[in-house]
Amino acid sequence: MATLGGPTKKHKVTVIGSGNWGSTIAKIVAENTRAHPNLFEEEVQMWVFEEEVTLPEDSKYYDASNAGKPQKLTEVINTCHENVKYLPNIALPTNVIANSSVRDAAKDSSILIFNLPHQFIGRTSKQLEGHILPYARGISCIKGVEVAEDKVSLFSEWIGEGLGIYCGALSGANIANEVANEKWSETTIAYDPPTMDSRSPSRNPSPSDNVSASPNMEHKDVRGRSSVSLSGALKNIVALAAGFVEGKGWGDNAKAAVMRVGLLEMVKFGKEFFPETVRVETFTEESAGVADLITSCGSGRNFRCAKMAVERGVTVAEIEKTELNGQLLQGTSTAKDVNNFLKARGRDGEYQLFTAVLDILEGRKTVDDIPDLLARADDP
Ligand SMILES: NC(=O)c1ccc[n+]([C@@H]2O[C@H](COP(=O)([O-])OP(=O)(O)OC[C@H]3O[C@@H](n4cnc5c(N)ncnc54)[C@H](O)[C@@H]3O)[C@@H](O)[C@H]2O)c1
Ligand SMILES: O=P(O)(O)OC[C@H](O)CO
Repeated sequence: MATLGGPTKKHKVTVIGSGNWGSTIAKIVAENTRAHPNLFEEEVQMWVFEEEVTLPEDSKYYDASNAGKPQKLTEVINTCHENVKYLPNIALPTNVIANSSVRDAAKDSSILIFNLPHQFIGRTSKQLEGHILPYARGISCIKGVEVAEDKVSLFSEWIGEGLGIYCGALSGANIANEVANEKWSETTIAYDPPTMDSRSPSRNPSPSDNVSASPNMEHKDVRGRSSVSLSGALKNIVALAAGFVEGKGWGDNAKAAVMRVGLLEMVKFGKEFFPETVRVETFTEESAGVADLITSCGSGRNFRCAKMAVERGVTVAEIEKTELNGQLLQGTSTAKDVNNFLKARGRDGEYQLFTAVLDILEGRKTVDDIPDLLARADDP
């Protein structure tokens, strides 16, 4: 296989993560590497957090001789070419190779795609330190922010700094199952890397190579990583609020009101804490901003789980556990982290919707309090 050092140097791509979105992105990447053999090694490694799965009797992969025996998820993916747990009923190209060792999966890769729930990126990225090509490039598809006591960081920057590489960001109105089913969509990519190291494969793939986010996905490059990443993280808090009011049966006007205030708070947060780099147009004009807010408040998991929680009178955490089959919500921990950060600065009173969502999640307020709480929201 072509590797570094010769005239046939090609990019090796690794997807770090294999959930609903991670597997979808691996599918698209593998279609691209197959279509562009001059630029990429065909095989795409996909790091899988190993677990055991038991195929039900009605699964098309059910093997009577193996009845009821748990199997490793990596083995099932590599045999059936389907992530039966996190992206069922979608065929993965045979050049997606599931690998349970993150170091082995990322070895010699010049392009690393980070795509896992944000709560696990710290531990995973630590394992990669000192084990990746120094001139590798990253792209983060993670919707969340890293919050330390005194600072909010974007995962693209946080990963890049931790691993000593450039890392861009991809975010958009992208419900994974729709993208995996090749329905038309858009996305936003913030990727503006420095010139490649001379040891790296000869050049950067670019949109002019027809290397697409997906054949059915239009994408736009913007420079502002902060606005792309922030909107992807903060919209998850708003989607929970939209789910709460939908669960009450308050109708579309109520949901639109929550979305309006939510969008204002997203922009305000960006302007207040990322004044140097934030690009307001990304929130208001791009797929990563308002379009993602709309789709997430229409059918995202945060929205659906919050709605179900209100309808059934249980907590969002309970619904996440019983209804998502291992998929994870990003909005609940983002609501907590963002509110802790705001509180530490005495700014929580200025972000009524973000605060209301956490107060409802933690039982200090109820959904019925939302109209009153938002009545106090002053438009920035
Ligand atoms: N699913 C979507 O529609 C969608 C769309 C766009 C962006 N995103 C974003 O993509 C990112 C990844 O989400 P997803 O939907 O692929 O994940 P997911 O919620 O479908 O799956 C959970 C993943 O976490 C892994 N996991 C569980 N425990 C782990 C551990 N201890 N360490 C490491 N991994 C562990 C599981 O193996 C699984 O791959 C998130 O930031 C999400 O917001 C999701
Ligand atoms: O299902 P959610 O709520 O994690 O949202 C999915 C995507 O982010 C929508 O673009």
